[in-house]
Amino acid sequence: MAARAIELVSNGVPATFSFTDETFLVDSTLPHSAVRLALCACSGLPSESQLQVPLNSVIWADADGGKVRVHLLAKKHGRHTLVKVSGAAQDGGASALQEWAHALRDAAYAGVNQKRYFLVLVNPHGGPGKAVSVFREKVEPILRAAQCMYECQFTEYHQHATKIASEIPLDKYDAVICISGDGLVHEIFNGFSQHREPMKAFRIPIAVVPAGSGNGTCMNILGPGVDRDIGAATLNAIKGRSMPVDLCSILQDGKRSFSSMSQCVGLMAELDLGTEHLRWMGSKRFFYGFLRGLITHKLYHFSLSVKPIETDKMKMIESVRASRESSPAQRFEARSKEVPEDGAPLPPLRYASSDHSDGWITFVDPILFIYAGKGPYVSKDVMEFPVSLPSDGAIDIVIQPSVTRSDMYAGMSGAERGEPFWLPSAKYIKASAYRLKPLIPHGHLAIDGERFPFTEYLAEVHQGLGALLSMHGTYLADDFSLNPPAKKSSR
Ligand SMILES: Nc1ncnc2c1ncn2[C@@H]1O[C@H](COP(=O)(O)OP(=O)(O)OP(=O)(O)O)[C@@H](O)[C@H]1O
Repeated sequence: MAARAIELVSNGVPATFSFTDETFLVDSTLPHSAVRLALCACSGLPSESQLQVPLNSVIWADADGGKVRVHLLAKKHGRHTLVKVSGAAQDGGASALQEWAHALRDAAYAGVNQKRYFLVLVNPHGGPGKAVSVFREKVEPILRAAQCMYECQFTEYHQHATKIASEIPLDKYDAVICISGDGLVHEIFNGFSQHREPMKAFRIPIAVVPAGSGNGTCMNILGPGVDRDIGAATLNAIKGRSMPVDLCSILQDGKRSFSSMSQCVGLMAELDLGTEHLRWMGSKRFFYGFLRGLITHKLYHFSLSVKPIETDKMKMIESVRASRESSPAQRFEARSKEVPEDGAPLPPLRYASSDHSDGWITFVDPILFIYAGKGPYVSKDVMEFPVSLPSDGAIDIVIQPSVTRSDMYAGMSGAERGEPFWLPSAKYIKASAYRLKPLIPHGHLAIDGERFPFTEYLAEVHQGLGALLSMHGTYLADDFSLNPPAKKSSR
């Protein structure tokens, strides 16, 4: 598209407002203009007299009384920050201004609804306990600037979000925003599963604004470096599209629940659940837990039966390569969800019987940990499942047998880039289901970071059952190299 420009006067000085398919630009040749002041507050801009942002960062534009208003998110100190620019026409032309602002808004919202209606759930107890100020000071002003409507609820107790989601009105909200860690995402999906119309509830997408300790979902959706960017997370809620994601049924002691992220036992469960009293440390508590595990070097005994889909790592790499090479539009199209019928029940469990003779593999050797999940990152510093795709119908499983302390430490190096994937000692399997049975009396089982009873359970994947809002139509794990690092040999 050729640039569509209008000449305005912003705080007494001339400025050109223009946009293309890709960018929005305010250009003022004169110093000391209001535009320049807004610009100077933003780092990384081409020059002091220009404000240039991706078109997608424009969240509102309108014109009234001969004046144009544009609201956008520009990067300030590396974070997306709300900026409001305005300008007046020099000589009339109110209808031209309105037409221009309309066109800008339509271009900035191409393919997505304007003025979304959100249910916002805030966990005042998530992570370092800052979710309320994150909402009031950062998220709310951006939602208002984008003319979005919302209802906000502060969660008052453990599993309050499950109750709220289980009663959510259908066809009212465009999405649920949770200002929390991963725990609330888990609770909302479980609430949807308990809804009188579960399959319709599961169509409501979730957007996460980071305010927990792990925030793995934000890492997967926003990508490293952006995962703590409240502005970017709010922009994703305003502009993201519904991306179907696989969920897992967990069947334990006859009770069915749902997991959207991970299940782990052994060292990786101890470093999460065993450090809950250290929540104030934020994500550093996981590192502390790992060091403790390194020193004690404890092994754990389980029986693990897996229904594999893929065990060849190079084939997994090929799937990731194909996903990276596709465009966001192709990815969203490939993942669009069917509309469920009225009264459609939850998907049935195919593997609930414990007869695992047909194509299942069983492991019983002592292990350091077993980690299964969806989404590459399980926390800011650990990309446990680098080849995980949002709705490939597979759960990724890592089985880490006993290794020496030095190999254990070496194995964790490069964990933020998914390098342990290439370690010869660990097994990596994509599966449609697995059954895990503890062979020891006591231990920790963490499911989506929450504590579960330490007893046998079945996990079974449901392709594309849930939905997260995303700008990209895939998880962001570009830091993972599709070639093994020089020092680690391929398994
Ligand atoms: N008002 C409340 N009082 C006590 N606990 C609450 C309250 N609201 C929510 N919770 C619980 O807080 C727990 C942690 O939630 P959340 O995931 O937001 O933070 P986190 O665990 O610090 O982050 P992460 O899961 O990313 O590590 C959840 O189990 C949730 O049920």
